[in-house]
Amino acid sequence: MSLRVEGLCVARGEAVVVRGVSFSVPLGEVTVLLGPNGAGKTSLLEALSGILPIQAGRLELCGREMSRASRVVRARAGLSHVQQGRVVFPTLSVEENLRVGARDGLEEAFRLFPELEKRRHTPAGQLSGGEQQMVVLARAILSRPQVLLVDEMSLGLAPLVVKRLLPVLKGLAEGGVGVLLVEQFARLALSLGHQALVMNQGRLVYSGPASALLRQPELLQWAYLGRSA
Ligand SMILES: Nc1ncnc2c1ncn2[C@@H]1O[C@H](COP(=O)(O)OP(=O)(O)OP(=O)(O)O)[C@@H](O)[C@H]1O
Repeated sequence: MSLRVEGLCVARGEAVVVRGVSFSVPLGEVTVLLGPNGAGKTSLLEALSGILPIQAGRLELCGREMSRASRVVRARAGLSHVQQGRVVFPTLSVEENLRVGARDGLEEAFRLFPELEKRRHTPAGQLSGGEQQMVVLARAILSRPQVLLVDEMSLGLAPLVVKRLLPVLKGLAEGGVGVLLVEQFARLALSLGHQALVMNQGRLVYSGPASALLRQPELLQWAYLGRSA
């Protein structure tokens, strides 16, 4: 069971920004997606969750064709997307934020993030960036996804906070969720990922074990800087 993508093409206006990409995200694993700025990672994730239309190619979620399905249908089928930007409802408390879209599971959220329990009545707008990201992640987890797409959740966060948050995604995968993770802390992400994908200029240029990419620093450098290894 997995999310499967075949020959996916995505455009922004006139420009084709994802060009014939094929891969799968198995349930129970973390798949790390790397690539330099503008490689098309965010556009790909947005096309998977239905924010951007799929121009060509096929998307399947656990055997179900989803290429033309609306965002809501994909979400109901178990596709959840943590977008860049840590969107919380700033005037609502932590608890109220978590209850948006999830009737139960508060205790589970607080078990994953005890930091939030202490602040359950605090308006989310008063939390630190790391705590806000915990709220966003917990909300996504409480939606009980089969596949979770996570786009650069560490933007603007201290490395220590990122080290606290990323293992939660690994734990989620161990519980059976497929995680597709776009992350600028590449080494940290690769160290807990199973499979790695590298995009460059809209194309998939590497697909293989995360551990192999960790052992090939030239390839990792290329992934980030767009330089030939
Ligand atoms: N809102 C937008 N409108 C038009 N073009 C966009 C928009 N967002 C991104 N692009 C362009 O689409 C291409 C792919 O960008 P995308 O953000 O998907 O890449 P990325 O790999 O996620 O990069 P980054 O790491 O900088 O977020 C780039 O050429 C970018 O300039």
